[in-house]
Amino acid sequence: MTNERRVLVHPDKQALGASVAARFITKIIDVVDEQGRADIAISGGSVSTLVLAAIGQSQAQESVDWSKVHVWWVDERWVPEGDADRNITGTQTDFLEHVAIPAENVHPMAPSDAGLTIDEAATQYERELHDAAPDSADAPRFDITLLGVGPDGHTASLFPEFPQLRITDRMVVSVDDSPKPPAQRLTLTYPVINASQRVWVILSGAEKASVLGLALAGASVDEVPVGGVQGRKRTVFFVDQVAARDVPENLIASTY
Ligand SMILES: O=C(O)[C@H](O)[C@@H](O)[C@H](O)[C@H](O)COP(=O)(O)O
Repeated sequence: MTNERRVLVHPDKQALGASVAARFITKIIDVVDEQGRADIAISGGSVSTLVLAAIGQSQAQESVDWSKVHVWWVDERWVPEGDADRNITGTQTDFLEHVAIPAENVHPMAPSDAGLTIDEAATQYERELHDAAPDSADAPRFDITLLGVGPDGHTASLFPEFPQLRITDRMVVSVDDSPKPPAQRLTLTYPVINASQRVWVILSGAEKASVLGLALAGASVDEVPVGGVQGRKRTVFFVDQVAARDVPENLIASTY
């Protein structure tokens, strides 16, 4: 099996969410069986409201040994604990309240009211990643990383033409002028994202069709940051039909 990027097309975003949820549950059960542990990294936005919510509501999730699953964040907004703009706030409601993941397995990035500067918070998360890494690695090789994509082609909090795109000697960095509010954020960098075994990119809506087409056609990472993500084993784009408008036919692995 090659690590070619694959695009799986679904009729609409509800079907997209249900399909990713079913695949996620199956894969996580296999990973826990094989490794005794699974590390996942999640994004905010529709990844949480569509996919994680579908997992939380699925009966099949009861077959997962969640005590062996660790949850990390791909990015987080620099706002106080409990703020509606924090990615974990929505994910708590969508997902964490519905699955039996022990609190010690949930690894949020620090909120802005924890007494740290944003850069201290970035360093703290790097330390937590490092402490959880297998022997030779710097960070957990996430078994599945769930990414969203903005209409400008950003993913995580890696934005077009931003300096964070070029950082390779840090695992977590701050963003101070995000074009997508809130302005201040923490984000994983490409080296950590691309150390993931599987990168699953979730996007729906016609407003994302052009950046998806550009990313898959090889546009520069500066122009379309989501084009810079690559799992070690798998890179799959899960999209709905309208977002697939500009996808090269040869990359479409399956339509519903
Ligand atoms: O913190 C964030 O804002 C997200 O992590 C961000 O990268 C998101 O995934 C994209 O903006 C897509 O968001 P939607 O899927 O909601 O369009």
